[in-house]
Amino acid sequence: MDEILQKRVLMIPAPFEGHLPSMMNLASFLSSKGFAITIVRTQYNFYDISADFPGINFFTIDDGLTESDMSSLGLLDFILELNSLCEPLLKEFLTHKDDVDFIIHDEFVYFPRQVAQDLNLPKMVFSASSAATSISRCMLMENQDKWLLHGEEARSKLEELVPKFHPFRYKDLPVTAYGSMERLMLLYRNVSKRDTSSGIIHNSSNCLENLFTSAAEDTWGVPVYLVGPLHMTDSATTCPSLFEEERNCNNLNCLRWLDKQGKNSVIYISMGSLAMTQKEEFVEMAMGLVQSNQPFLWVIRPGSITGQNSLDSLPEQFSQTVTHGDKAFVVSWAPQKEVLRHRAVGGFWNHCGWNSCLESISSGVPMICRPYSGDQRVNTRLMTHVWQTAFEVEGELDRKIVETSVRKLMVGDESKKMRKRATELKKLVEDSVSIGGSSYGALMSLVDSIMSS
Ligand SMILES: O=c1ccn([C@@H]2O[C@H](COP(=O)(O)OP(=O)(O)O[C@H]3O[C@H](CO)[C@@H](O)[C@H](O)[C@H]3O)[C@@H](O)[C@H]2O)c(=O)[nH]1
Repeated sequence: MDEILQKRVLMIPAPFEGHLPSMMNLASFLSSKGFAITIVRTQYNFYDISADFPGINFFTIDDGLTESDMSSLGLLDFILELNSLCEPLLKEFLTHKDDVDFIIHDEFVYFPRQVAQDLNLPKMVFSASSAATSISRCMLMENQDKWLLHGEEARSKLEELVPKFHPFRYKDLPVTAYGSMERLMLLYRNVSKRDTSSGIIHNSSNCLENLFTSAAEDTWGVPVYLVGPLHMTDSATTCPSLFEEERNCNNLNCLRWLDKQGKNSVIYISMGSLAMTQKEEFVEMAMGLVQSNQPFLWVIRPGSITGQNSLDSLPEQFSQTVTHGDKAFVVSWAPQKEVLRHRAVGGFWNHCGWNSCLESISSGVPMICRPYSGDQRVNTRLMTHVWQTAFEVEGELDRKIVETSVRKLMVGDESKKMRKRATELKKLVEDSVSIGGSSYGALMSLVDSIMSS
């Protein structure tokens, strides 16, 4: 048997929509290089994806957590609980399995860290997010006192730039909408312990954030591999959605609707798999989109509007536009990567989840950023002030702001400039995943590093 086939890598993704697909893309790549891959999944959010990944083994940890635990605990405490429950279960599994050579785990499922250490197994951390985000968590931990201030003092402090972390302001650091600062700090302390890993892998590219790559290497003193965007690698396989509802709603008709629209004319609106929208903002958004007179494709995820379960209470003018016009299409979940690649899509309104940012960049589509929680603030600053392919809409939304923002993104001089930069960035990212590019090189170095561990 070829020596490379003997290297067995255990990979542990976080059970969330924004995390599993990128790790599965990495798994497909490593599998294509001859590594024997076993994916350890949690029972929580489990859906059998094995048919889409022939040649990869799967094992499920029976964590016993359910959707109602997630609702009652909230996302932060849920992640902390998941890690506590899974650590002994993984240890038990690995005690009976003596053929693992290497572990790669998502940064938010840090439970394998201690297990690997106890069993003397080398390990690496996988981040489905940017290197800048990793550093921003450390900055937030060092500066959490800024969030104890009140009123005007707090407002002006948070506007200041963070020293040695250009171009981020304190308010761009990744605070959360899902729990208290105290619990967030506990989670970030766990997520940020990385110096015992033999490397950190980011689904990002050096052409996007080379400055932050070296800063991350300095912070943790281990190699940092920017291997993305992983969905663009040759071996990437589309990973089915984790949610049944979303799998069933995968509305291909929206692509047919897009076929009928003019080039770069449609604004696509989606807020990822977790972000919530207040009902009042939702109504203003709906009316602003109608008033912008720009064709739009809007993902309204079931359960994503606080205090509302159906679209019935939306103003009549909106329902008329969606039901009878050619101007609008509403879906519960869209084939986002295909949508963004469609020639009709000229702009993207998004919460700045990292996958959505990478997908917009790799499609050359400029964005409006409306961050909701965590790293989305960091990503927004990168999009607006580093790559300059987007602008942010801050503060309370009303229909006029929505209307003018949509028009700013889709038509006019500013729009042309952003689209030009987005097209240039797309080319850089494409080059980075091609043979000879930085992400391609990082993947090859990663292979060498696992081989020699
Ligand atoms: O209708 C839709 C909407 C979304 N998506 C996909 O769902 C993923 C969403 O990921 P992302 O844009 O990163 O958003 P979240 O689901 O919010 O992701 C979580 O995980 C990310 C990676 O760590 C973080 O950057 C986010 O802040 C965090 O909320 C993307 O691949 C989209 O293509 C679809 O396929 N169809």
